[in-house]
Amino acid sequence: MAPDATAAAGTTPVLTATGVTMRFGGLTAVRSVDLTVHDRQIVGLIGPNGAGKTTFFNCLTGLYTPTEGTVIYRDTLLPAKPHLVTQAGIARTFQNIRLFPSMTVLENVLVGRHTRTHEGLLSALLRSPGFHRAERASHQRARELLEFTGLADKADHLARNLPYGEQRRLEIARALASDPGLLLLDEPTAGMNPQETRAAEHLVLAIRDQGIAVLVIEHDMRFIFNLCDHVAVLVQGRKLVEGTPRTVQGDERVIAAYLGTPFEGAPGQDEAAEVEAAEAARAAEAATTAAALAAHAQAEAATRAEAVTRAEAVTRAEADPPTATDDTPPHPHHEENDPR
Ligand SMILES: Nc1ncnc2c1ncn2[C@@H]1O[C@H](COP(=O)(O)OP(=O)(O)OP(=O)(O)O)[C@@H](O)[C@H]1O
Repeated sequence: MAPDATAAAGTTPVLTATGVTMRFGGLTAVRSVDLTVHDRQIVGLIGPNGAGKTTFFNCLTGLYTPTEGTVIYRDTLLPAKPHLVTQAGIARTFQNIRLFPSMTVLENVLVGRHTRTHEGLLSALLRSPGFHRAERASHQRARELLEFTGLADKADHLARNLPYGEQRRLEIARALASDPGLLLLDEPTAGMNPQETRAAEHLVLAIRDQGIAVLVIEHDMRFIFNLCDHVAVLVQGRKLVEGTPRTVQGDERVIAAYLGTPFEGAPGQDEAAEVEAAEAARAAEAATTAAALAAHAQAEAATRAEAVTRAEAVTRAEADPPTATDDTPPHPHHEENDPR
């Protein structure tokens, strides 16, 4: 069943990124990117390797301070401080799984809960009633999330002993523990088998159904086009196209970007055009040669067939000489011997 993501998307912006630019020395990894995510929306961020997708995520979540631009979550201008971004309501997972491998599954989720517990160090040291209440609430929420992500029966397992697909789920459970309004997923299906990928799709839809907006980087186009109601394409740090999956899928520039053909105005386009023209000329030459060879072979075959036909006719004539009929003129020898 193809899930229908558009049915649930809202119209209130939860994330508004404006003019986000990130430079590393001479390299501009992200160039003036604008992106809006609305509530209950699943937005896909796609683009070839090195396009700047993860760098953009890092700018949104405070890991990097953008060289230029602003990031607003609901009405809050976000500072470049990851814990403040999480507190504001944005959670994320990473391209490379970042769990605490020697902690249990439950403990990993509890770690993700810490931004939502307000009991201070003193309360913890004194083991105050408030601390115990908060701890019980955290455990309850963590177990709910394990149930939600299908990991309830693994609560006491060490994270490192989980199969790969479940480790990815655990990362999501831990991110959800901070009660986000927006979840950023960086390649959630990387390394998964098709079955795990389908399960991840359903999990993302279930997250959206909980009222959480999702911004997802993913290379699996089936995942993107099945789930997202909006897709933005980054190429060489710039936003090339955005729109519905259908719009993006049909855009020639997107196809060209993935095939490695430069889009209009891309750096090095002239050189690429020259190479392309030379390749086209070579291909045309090869096609002409192939056509000439085919014509030659055809002519030879025709000659051979004609020779065979002629040889057969000669053989037939020798084996079966023609007999005289009424129409056959009389043989001169017969005339000479005519008794009349
Ligand atoms: N900390 C950094 N210092 C210098 N350059 C960086 C840094 N982080 C990323 N880059 C460069 O920025 C560019 C964009 O990288 P980024 O990882 O954001 O791309 P991506 O679209 O996420 O790629 P992929 O799909 O392969 O994960 C690349 O050229 C990369 O080498």
